[in-house]
Amino acid sequence: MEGVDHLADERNKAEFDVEEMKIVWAGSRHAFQVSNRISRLVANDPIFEKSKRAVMSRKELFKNTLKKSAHAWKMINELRLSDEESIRFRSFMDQPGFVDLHWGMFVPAIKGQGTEEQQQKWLPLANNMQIIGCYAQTELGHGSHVQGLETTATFDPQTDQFIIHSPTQTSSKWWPGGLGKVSTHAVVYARLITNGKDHGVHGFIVQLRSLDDHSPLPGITVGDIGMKFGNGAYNSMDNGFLKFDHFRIPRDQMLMRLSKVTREGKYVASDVPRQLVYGTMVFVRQSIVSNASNALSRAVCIATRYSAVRRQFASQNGGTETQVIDYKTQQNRLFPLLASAYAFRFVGEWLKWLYTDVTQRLEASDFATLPEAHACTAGLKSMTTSATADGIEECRKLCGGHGYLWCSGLPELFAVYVPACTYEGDNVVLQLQVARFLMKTVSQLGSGKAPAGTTEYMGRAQHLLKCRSSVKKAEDWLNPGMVLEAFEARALRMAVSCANNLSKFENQEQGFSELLADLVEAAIAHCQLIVVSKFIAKIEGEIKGKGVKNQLKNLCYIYALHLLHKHLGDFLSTDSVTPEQASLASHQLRSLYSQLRPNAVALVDAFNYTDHYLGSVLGRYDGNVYPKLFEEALKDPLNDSVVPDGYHEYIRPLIKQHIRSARL
Ligand SMILES: Cc1cc2nc3c(=O)[nH]c(=O)nc-3n(C[C@H](O)[C@H](O)[C@H](O)COP(=O)(O)OP(=O)(O)OC[C@H]3O[C@@H](n4cnc5c(N)ncnc54)[C@H](O)[C@@H]3O)c2cc1C
Repeated sequence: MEGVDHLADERNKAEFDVEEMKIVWAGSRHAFQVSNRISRLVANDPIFEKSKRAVMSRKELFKNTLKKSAHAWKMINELRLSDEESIRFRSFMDQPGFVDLHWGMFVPAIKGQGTEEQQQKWLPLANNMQIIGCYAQTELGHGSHVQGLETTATFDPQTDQFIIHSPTQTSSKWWPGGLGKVSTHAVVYARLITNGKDHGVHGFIVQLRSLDDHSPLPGITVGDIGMKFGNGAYNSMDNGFLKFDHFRIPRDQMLMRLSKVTREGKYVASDVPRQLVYGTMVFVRQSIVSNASNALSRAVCIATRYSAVRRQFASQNGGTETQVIDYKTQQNRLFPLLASAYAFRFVGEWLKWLYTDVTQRLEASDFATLPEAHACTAGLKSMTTSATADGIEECRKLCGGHGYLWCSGLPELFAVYVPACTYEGDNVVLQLQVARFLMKTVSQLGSGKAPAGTTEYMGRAQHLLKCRSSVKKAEDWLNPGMVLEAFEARALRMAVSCANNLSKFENQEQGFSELLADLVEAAIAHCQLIVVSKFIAKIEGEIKGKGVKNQLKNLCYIYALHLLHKHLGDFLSTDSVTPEQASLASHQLRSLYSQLRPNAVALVDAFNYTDHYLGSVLGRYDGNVYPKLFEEALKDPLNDSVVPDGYHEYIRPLIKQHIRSARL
């Protein structure tokens, strides 16, 4: 039935003020109002319709993306949207495309690594989209190992130019988004060579295509790398390859904020410290963490609403069938993901603060906390994207068979989301960077250098290495101090254990290689502690609205205790909790699930997602799932005719074949 809210009963059960929770989720009343307005603007514009993506050919999908991007740009200008509104607009369009790299990587790279003059020259062109840029770092042969890149930029003092060249096949750039078919320019990373000396990898602004007819400039070979995972999905993006054949650019197109090459070809490191690049990295990674909470909350919203609609098996005393959300197994899989979506939201909010803090410190030439900020953002990018990718797939399974349908929205969400575990740093490689930082911090304990920021707890090593958890009853697991102490003890003890094992090796690098797997586990424990501690800080702050704080407390402890349950081996083997305390945590977790249950649908309503953004028949706001599943099925091109194409060639001859009796 149209117009009926099939989830009304669920919404009536809510024990908190959903409108206030929407504001908490958005970050502020202003942010909520912007999101609310812009999401509806996009949803009501037929150009941004997206249900046909799965059945479009690659070329149609790509052209449709160009059309949407051009329309979005027109709207953004006509409506004079602010930067904040434009970012929201592009995110609600929900279509991966070249603009993501233009705004997300090309512009920040020029801002972070370009000199004042370079910024003045290039940023206005980029900001008006008179040039379109991408970020060309990865090559066919090397991604993670950036220092292994092979593209060269050799200074020619005769002409005052750099000669950009791809000396081998493996030196071809491979993967940059927006490169394949659209970008006119790229920030290209290449080995800088002056007077025969290799100065390592540096960034250069390179024009790739003519601004008149879009053809590649002489000396440049460029194209798309081909279909990627999933139909539709990320294939709207033109990830590309690029080869240079002695291609020349003026000297002033090397990004020269951190180091420069003079007219005479002398390499000069600038007095601006290299840590400056950390600012850009923190910016990019905080937006990835915030995207993680968007993607996970979308999946959780779909799975929660559908779990409340879906019924299987009559209850023991007969009557109506049980809503699958009432099964404890469903709750045990779904509610920690709901809690994780909120947890990642708040840690993302904190990372925004960290970015401002880092920027201010850079301006004041205070670099002391930057390595810690760098390690923590690398770890959080890795941890939140891995958990989100796994979480989306779990949500698909939580929706049973219908979750596998394209129109559930989950397959596409998964296909678009999973590469986040790889781009901007492979998640394992990033955790190893965190581990290196942790090992350094442990080695400096007792040296008088107090650990800062998110490693501050390591300064209490003497206590944390020997303390015993004082949890005695299930309710103690709702005590923030006791929860934090268990997570701190586990993280520190794992890091110290790695450091002890490392010290047994004569050669530290060899030891590091041997212990990689343990080091990654220690890094993950540290990152989980950060997320738990930021969630606890959030619930300890002022939160308005009837019952809102109470719901957030439940979610916070579900997040923490579920992690404790999942990584029980770590907690037990480090003696951070006893088996009895672990069993009390499981008991408390079950009780929290029961308290969350009546609020589940309202907690996902608080994300305030439009049906357009969710793009899911199963996650519809009104819960009217079954008639809409039929409608979607009937729209499939296979149902255009009752008898399919190919019947006369392949089915009829089969059915009508004359089978020799010997075969019967
Ligand atoms: C969808 C998508 C979009 C992208 N967009 C861009 C872009 O716009 N611009 C750009 O320049 N690049 C882009 N990339 C490339 C991306 O940044 C790289 O793929 C990424 O950095 C991983 O590097 P790799 O492919 O070399 O992986 P590899 O490093 O080859 O990883 C292979 C395996 O080896 C492991 N491994 C590697 N090194 C170590 C180590 N030291 N210790 C332990 N294990 C290790 C990894 O964990 C992984 O399991 C994109 C990639 C994808 C998938």
